[in-house]
Amino acid sequence: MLVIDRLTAEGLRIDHFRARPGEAWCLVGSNASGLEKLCDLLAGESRAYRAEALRLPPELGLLSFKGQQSIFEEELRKDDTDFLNRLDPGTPARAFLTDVDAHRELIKLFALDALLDRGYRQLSSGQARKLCLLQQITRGVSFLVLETPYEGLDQASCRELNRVLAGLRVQGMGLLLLVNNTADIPDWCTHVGGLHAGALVVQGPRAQVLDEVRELLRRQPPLFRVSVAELRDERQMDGNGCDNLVTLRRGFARYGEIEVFSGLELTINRGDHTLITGPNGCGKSTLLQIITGDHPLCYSNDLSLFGRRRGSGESIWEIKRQMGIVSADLHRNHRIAGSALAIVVSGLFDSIGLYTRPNSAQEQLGRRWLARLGLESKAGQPFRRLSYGEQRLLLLARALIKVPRLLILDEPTQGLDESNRLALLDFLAGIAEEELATMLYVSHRPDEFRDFFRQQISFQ
Ligand SMILES: Nc1ncnc2c1ncn2[C@@H]1O[C@H](COP(=O)(O)OP(=O)(O)OP(=O)(O)O)[C@@H](O)[C@H]1O
Repeated sequence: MLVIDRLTAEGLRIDHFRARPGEAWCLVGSNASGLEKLCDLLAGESRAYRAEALRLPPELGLLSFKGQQSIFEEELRKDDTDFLNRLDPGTPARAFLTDVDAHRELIKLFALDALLDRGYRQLSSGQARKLCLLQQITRGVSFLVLETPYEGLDQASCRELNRVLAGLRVQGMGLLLLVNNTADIPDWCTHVGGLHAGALVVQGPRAQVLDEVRELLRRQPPLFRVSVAELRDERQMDGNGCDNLVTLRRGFARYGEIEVFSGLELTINRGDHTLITGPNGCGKSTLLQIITGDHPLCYSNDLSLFGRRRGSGESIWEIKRQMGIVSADLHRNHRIAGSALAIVVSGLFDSIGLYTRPNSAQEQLGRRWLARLGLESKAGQPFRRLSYGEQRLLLLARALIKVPRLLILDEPTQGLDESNRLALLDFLAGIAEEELATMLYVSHRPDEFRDFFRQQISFQ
C-alpha cells in the first residue's frame, strides 16, 4: 500500500492519498501541476519535503523520464570507445532485464527479442523506453509507478502495454500511473485523481471522478502561447530563394550489416509539410539525422539540402542555420550547464549550450520567448533543474527562435500536457497557413496527424 498524509514540498501539497491493494490508480496533471514533483518524491530523488506519513510499498519499481536520462548518462560515463579501438556499444539490452528466459513472451510482445544483444545507446528512443518499462516489470516488484508510460511507444506497443498492465493488475500488482493527457487514462484503472497548481485536488473511484479530472485538465490554460503573427515580424532569413528544401534519392541507412531502410525517395519543396510515421525502430529518427547532418551516412547518401548537394563544400553551419530541430536525441544530449534563457538563445547559434555572448537584441528576443512560454520567471534557472515538460517547451523555443525555413520535429510533444500539445499543434497549423516554415514531423499519435500535412512517409 502507498500512503501519503499531509505532505508539503516546494510546488506540491497532498493532504491524504492511499493506493490500497486491489486498486489501480492513474493521477493526471498538467505540466505545472506538481505531477513530476510527485514522481521525484516517489523515486526518492527529492528529500526536500515534510510529511506526516510517506510510506512506499517495499518493492517499488518506477519508470520516469529522469530515470531514463540517468541510464543514458551512466552509459556515456562508461563509454570505453577511446580504449577499444571501435565504438563501444554499451551495456547490452539483456543486462537490464531479470530472468530473460522466463520473460521471453513479454519481450517478444514489445519487439525487443531480436535486440537483446544490442547496446542501450544503439536502441531507438521508443525501444529504449520499452526496455526501461520491461526492466521494471521483469524485476517482479509488487508495485509499479509509471510516468507517462505510453509516451514514445508505437501504437501496437501501446496496446500491448495496456494489455500487460491490465494483466498485472489482475495478478495483484499495485499500479500508479502519472499521465498528463486524459486520453492516456487506461480503462483498467479503478481510481483516478487530478493535480492542479501543486495540489491533489480531486481523487476517487474512476466512475465518480473521471469527468471532473478531465474537466480539470481541459480548463488548464497552456504555457505555450505563441502568436504566428509575431513570428512573421521576427523572421530573420529568406534563404537563398531555392524552393527545394530536401531531395533524397535512393536513401538508405544501415548499422554494420543491419539495414534500416533503403530505396527511399523524398522530395520536400517549400510548403510540403511532411508527416513521418512507423513503428519503433523503423528508422524515422535516423532519416531525420541524415537530413540534419547528425548522422555519418549524410555524406554517402544522395542528398541535396536547400538546393545544394550535400558534401559539395557547404558547411554544416550554413545548413543548420536554416533548420530548427527538436528531438528526444537533442533533448537527452542537453546535459550541459546553462540557464533556461541561454538554452533558448542558443537556437540563434545552433549550438548545444551558449558559447557566444548574445547581444542585447538577441537576449531580448530570448526573454520574449520565455514570456510566450510563461517561463519568464525561470530565465536564470538551470535548464537541467526544470521539469521535463518545461525543458521540452524551451527546446521548442530554441528551434523556433530564428523562424527557420525547415522545422524538424521528431515527436516534439513528448513530455507536454494536453493543453500544451494542442496549443503547439494549433500553432504549427498557423505556421503552415502563413507559410512561415516547412515542417518535417514524426509522431506515433493519430490525434497529431493534422490536415496541414501534405505528404506522409509511412515506414512499415
Ligand atoms: N548506433 C546504432 N547501432 C546499431 N543500431 C542502431 C544504432 N542506432 C540505431 N540503431 C537501430 O536502428 C533502427 C532505427 O532507429 P531509429 O532511432 O531511427 O528508429 P525510430 O523509427 O526513430 O524509432 P522510435 O519510434 O523508437 O523513435 C533501430 O532498430 C535501432 O535499434
